[in-house]
Amino acid sequence: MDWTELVVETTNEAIDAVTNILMENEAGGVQIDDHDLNDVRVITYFPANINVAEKAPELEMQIKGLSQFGIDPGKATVKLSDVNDDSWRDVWKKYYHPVRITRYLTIVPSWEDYQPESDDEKVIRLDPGRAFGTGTHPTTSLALLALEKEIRGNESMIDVGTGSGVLSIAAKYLGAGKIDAYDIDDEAIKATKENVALNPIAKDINIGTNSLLDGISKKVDLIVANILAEIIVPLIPQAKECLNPSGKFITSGIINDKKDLIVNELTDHGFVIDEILNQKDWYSIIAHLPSEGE
Ligand SMILES: C[S@@+](CC[C@H](N)C(=O)[O-])C[C@H]1O[C@@H](n2cnc3c(N)ncnc32)[C@H](O)[C@@H]1O
Repeated sequence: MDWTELVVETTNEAIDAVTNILMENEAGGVQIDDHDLNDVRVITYFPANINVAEKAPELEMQIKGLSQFGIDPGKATVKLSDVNDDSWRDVWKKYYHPVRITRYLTIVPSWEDYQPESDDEKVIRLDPGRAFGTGTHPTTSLALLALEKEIRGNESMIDVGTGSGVLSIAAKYLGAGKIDAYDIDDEAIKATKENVALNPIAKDINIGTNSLLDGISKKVDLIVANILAEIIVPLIPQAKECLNPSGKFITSGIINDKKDLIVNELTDHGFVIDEILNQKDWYSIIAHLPSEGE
């Protein structure tokens, strides 16, 4: 399969905002090549069936428009080139290396050798393929940190928008019980299945195509969703229906100017905010449904 590589030349301060624009335009994951503060390249890949050439001028305009929000986008050029599957993988391998995300969790690309530094370190083997979720994006690492804080052992969990499956697999390493992992995108389902096979501890995760929690009636102890804020809004009332009393709802993927919106939506639906985690321009919110009498 052929791919279109899209490279944005920008600045260090614009990395998160540019990533956000690309994600809103169906990019999967991004790689960052930052030799210099003002000479940064944000790289992503689109499958050949997406007409990126048509999108590119609009993307360039949005990136140039970041200056209106006080963010210097630098050159803000968008360049496209065609790559085949093998060179996609080679480029990807150049940028993606083992990374210790939290105290206990390290993510290691499936093709790299890695020895954990201590017995406590849980090593997640991952080949994200075209799905989002290398673990290195702030939205994923915040969600991983939140899972590490909340999982005590045996919790049932639903992962909404599983991407590469990274959050569900990490949750199994942290001791979670039964997990359902859903995504709307077939590439994500394929990647999650492959990544579960790389991490036998996660073999009982139930993986399925689903939009948000549409049609799901079971109740669980924990729901995690790393999705854009606009998509979290309709998920909130659904999460309320699918959580056990005292159940926890972890949301991530919230860019700074959407944080208040999500906090307000959560509290309007009866959630209590436990903690707000922040990395760069991104937020993750841990909330719970109060039990009777709380
Ligand atoms: C930002 S990625 C997160 C991936 C991974 N969970 C992580 O934390 O790295 C968001 C994922 O949500 C999926 N998604 C977007 N809209 C969705 C929807 N309505 N229902 C289910 N999944 C959705 C996308 O396909 C993508 O895989």
